[in-house]
Amino acid sequence: MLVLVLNSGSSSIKYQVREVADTADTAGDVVTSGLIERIGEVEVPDHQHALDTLKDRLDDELGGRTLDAVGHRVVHGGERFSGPVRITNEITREIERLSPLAPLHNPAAVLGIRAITQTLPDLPQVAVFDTAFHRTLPEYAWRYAVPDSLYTEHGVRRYGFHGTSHDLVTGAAAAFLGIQRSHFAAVVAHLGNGASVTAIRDGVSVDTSMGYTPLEGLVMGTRSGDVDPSVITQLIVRGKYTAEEMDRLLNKESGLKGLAGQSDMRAVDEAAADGDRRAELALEVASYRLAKYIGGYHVAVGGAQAVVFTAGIGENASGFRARVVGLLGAMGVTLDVAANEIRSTDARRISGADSAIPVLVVPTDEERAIAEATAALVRD
Ligand SMILES: Nc1ncnc2c1ncn2[C@@H]1O[C@H](COP(=O)(O)OP(=O)(O)O)[C@@H](O)[C@H]1O
Ligand SMILES: CC(=O)OP(=O)(O)O
Ligand SMILES: [Mg+2]
Repeated sequence: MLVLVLNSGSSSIKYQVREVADTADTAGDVVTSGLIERIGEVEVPDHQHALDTLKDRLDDELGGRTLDAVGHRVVHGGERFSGPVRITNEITREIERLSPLAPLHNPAAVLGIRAITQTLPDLPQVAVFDTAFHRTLPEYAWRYAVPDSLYTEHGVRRYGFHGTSHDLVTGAAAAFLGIQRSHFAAVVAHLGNGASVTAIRDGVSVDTSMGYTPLEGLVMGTRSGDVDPSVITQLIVRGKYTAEEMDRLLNKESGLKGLAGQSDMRAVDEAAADGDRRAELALEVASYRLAKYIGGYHVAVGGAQAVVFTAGIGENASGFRARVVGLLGAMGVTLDVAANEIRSTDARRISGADSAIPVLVVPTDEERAIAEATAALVRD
């Protein structure tokens, strides 16, 4: 079955066309894939423009083959969705209604869905939600300690994101270690432009660092992660910023970018190696924050059987991994310095032989997971 996967972000659309095999164990061929970046800048002024470009590219790259289905990555699914769903107009409106809770992601997904509906109205479309995997969080982990009405009237609670990736990587890590997934406890760190860490017990998510929106938790490329909410209210009350400016500041101007002036880990890494103090501090803040979460989640899962790194930074930034693992000494974790430097696209162990808990690098593949979920739903 030929499936187009769309991963719509605030400033980019990643796409992949995959031939999904009928048996689950084979990856299936990637027919074509690509990235349309810098949406909002001169050459690609808006998402509509990006989608037109995508259509032209696909017409070229598919060479006359026709698609059987489209799978969309939808970041926010609220409380309603605990798995992938076939998209209808009503589902699209629900995704749109959740846009304020994922302002960088959901509006772009809705545009993508509508663009496909317009050009190929009969093509089955499926939404795969980042939030779905975290529907197993116990209430004490998803509640904020605020008045009940904020939850009952406004849906204020912790939802969690990157679930498709955390789910896939959890399964792969358990398989790598030869542990039955339903008995697997782990801490999984998905470190990309957005970053989150998830506590896994009995193979399911029991806590995660992102909350009501994908802003909470770790230090990210341009997002602050955890801050005292008073920072926001104080600066607004004192008239220094409007609410909109504050939102932008914390989502787009903070994180590595705020501390080091650059959002890309490669650039920050290089600057730190060249002696740039701000870049060094950014790496210290980010690794320290992550190490604290890993320690906390080790407790949350009753003793993790693995610490797992994934996504762009987790899979590639060996220096950053070394900083984090270096802070986990109290957990009895050690690093195999040479293994940590090996470049590979396979799952691998980077902890020392004497480490109390194995530390793994496990590549993620959100597009594959979305394609397979889409095919499974459309086949039924
Ligand atoms: N070789 C590398 N060394 C260090 N960081 C890397 C490397 N390759 C990618 N990254 C970092 O990975 C991040 C992007 O991760 P990715 O998972 O692709 O993000 P997203 O899917 O959220 O856009 C960037 O910060 C980038 O600098
Ligand atoms: C939810 C989220 O933060 O996604 P991304 O990392 O793709 O921005
Ligand atoms: Mg990502």
